[in-house]
Amino acid sequence: MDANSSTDSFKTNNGSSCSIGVQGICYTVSERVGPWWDVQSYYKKWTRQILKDVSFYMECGQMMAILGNSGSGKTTLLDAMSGRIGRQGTLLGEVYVNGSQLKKEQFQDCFSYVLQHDTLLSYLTVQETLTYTARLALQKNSDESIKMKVDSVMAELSLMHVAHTVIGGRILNGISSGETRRVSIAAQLIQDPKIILLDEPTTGLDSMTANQIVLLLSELARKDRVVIISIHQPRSELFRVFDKIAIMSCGELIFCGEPEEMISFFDECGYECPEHSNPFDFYVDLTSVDTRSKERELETYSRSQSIISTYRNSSFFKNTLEQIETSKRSRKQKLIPFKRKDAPNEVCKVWILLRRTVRNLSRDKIGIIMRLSQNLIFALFLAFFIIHLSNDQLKGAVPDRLGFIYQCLGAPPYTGLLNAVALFPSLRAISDQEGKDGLYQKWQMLLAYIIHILPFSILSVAIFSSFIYWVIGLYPEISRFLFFFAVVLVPHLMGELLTLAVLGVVNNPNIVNAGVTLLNIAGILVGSGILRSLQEMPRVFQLLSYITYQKYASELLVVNEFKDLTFTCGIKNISLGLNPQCPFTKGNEFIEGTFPDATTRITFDFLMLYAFLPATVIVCMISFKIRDFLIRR
Ligand SMILES: Nc1ncnc2c1ncn2[C@@H]1O[C@H](COP(=O)(O)OP(=O)(O)OP(=O)(O)O)[C@@H](O)[C@H]1O
Repeated sequence: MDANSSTDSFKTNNGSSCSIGVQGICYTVSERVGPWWDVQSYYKKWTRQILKDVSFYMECGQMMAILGNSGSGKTTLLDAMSGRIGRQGTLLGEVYVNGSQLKKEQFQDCFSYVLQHDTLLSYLTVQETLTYTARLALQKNSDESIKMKVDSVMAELSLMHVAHTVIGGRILNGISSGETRRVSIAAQLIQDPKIILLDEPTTGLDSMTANQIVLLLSELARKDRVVIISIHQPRSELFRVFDKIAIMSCGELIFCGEPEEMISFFDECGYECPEHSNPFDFYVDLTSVDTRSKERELETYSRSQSIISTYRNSSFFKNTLEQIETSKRSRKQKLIPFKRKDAPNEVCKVWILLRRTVRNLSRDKIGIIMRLSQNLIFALFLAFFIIHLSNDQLKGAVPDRLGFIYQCLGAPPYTGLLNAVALFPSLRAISDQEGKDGLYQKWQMLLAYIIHILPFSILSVAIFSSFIYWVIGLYPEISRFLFFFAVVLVPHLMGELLTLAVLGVVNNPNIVNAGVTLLNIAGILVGSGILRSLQEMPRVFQLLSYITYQKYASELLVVNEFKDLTFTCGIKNISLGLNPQCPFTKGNEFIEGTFPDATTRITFDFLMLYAFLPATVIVCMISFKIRDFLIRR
């Protein structure tokens, strides 16, 4: 089957340019009987059928509403037919587009899916949001044609008046929730889909805005598209807006047909909708299973089963199956209408994502202040505490310096961690969504984020180093200051990169926070050689220290500060041997005693320290590849 954008020349059974047939969709999951603390039942499993033999047929120009009470399987049906269902269950059945059965890898190219919750970047304007999406999807088009496309989609969704307003979020005022929904729909329309699925697009909106959204969707459907929405409690005025209505209960399709057919079908079943009642509410209530008591459950379940069997024997159901068969027979004359595919190459995508990330986060004033000032605030604490380093061993020349180096290994990774935990999860949610849309792969978003943190991290550590180095009086030499800055930069970046790596596989930021903090503490204990000398540690810890970046950073900072340093011993400077509190006259003696041969390993240590950065970036990439796998599971 070939992708073709000129499908308009082909018409389906009823003359429309595309059709979708869903046939016999069943989805079964296997669940544990009890919770993990009830060991006996936890190891037993039972099989639960979430979707049972769902079939329907639609053509371009039509909009279908899927109704049903909570838990009836509406979202699962949309997930199943758009190829987004996890692999933990068994999915059976086929989806045909223009009579051709879709292969697994074709689903994301064929359907656009608007999720129940909007995942958009808060600091971008509506126009920017859509322009970046257009660039990711249609880069091969000129800037002018992308602008025209964005403008036409904004006009189609009545978004022109908010084109230059930011999306906003919990802490930033932006467009209204109805407009946000429309931006999510517009982001999908940019890709020119023929079939659009929307999971509860009206949830959380007031009833007037909800109606407007549904009317807008019906207009979109009229422009030669198939629109399928799941919806809770539509108003009765919308009765004639939907071309088809599907009612679900316990994973089964109770009815699927035109609104008037629905009335006559239920009339024939003996359930006439009372006058002045909303037919949607009435039929959904009628077909729902009431689990409040065993008796009610049995009664309502047997009622819904009897309606289902009437539907399955009805002409509506037979017509559906016939329409699917007819479309299959004529499949050779029609091609699958894939979404427009003029996507840029992989490097270009990273570049676009980088620009989008920078633009979004550079408008986050609090975020920027936080990123640049965290290390400085830490430096203020240190300066307040240490005031000025002395060379007098009786005044703590050695332990103060060691304590300071220990802090330089501990705090910068933590500030890096805080940045990643605060800023990345929202980008991760967007990359999960846009990755499923086929716009790019998750690692590309990750790489863009990593590139964008570099200037912030460099600036933040430069501010920290410039302040603390000279204020507390470390070795007064410019080259050593620059070396100090270059070494401290790595722990800060490592904190952020390790956090990103863990965020790939762990969703909960609190767990990531705790986990990476503990990992860093363990790294300092094992690798720094400050709390306990490396030579005195058990062999296993000595070996482990080689895989900690703290080992190399610690040695480098110690050499940088202690090499060629001359110590004094009290006011009279009593020499070595006369006062046991002054064991060293030179810093080199301390280095040789605590980090033997460290002065000869400077280049090696430096290269090893910096090698941790690309190595951790690779780990991050692997982690996001694993995320891809876990999400598809
Ligand atoms: N992967 C899964 N494993 C176990 N149960 C699942 C899985 N996916 C869905 N379910 C269950 O299937 C049922 C249907 O879920 P679904 O989200 O499709 O319902 P819904 O009709 O969209 O509900 P709502 O209107 O509240 O969003 C629910 O009981 C849900 O818990």
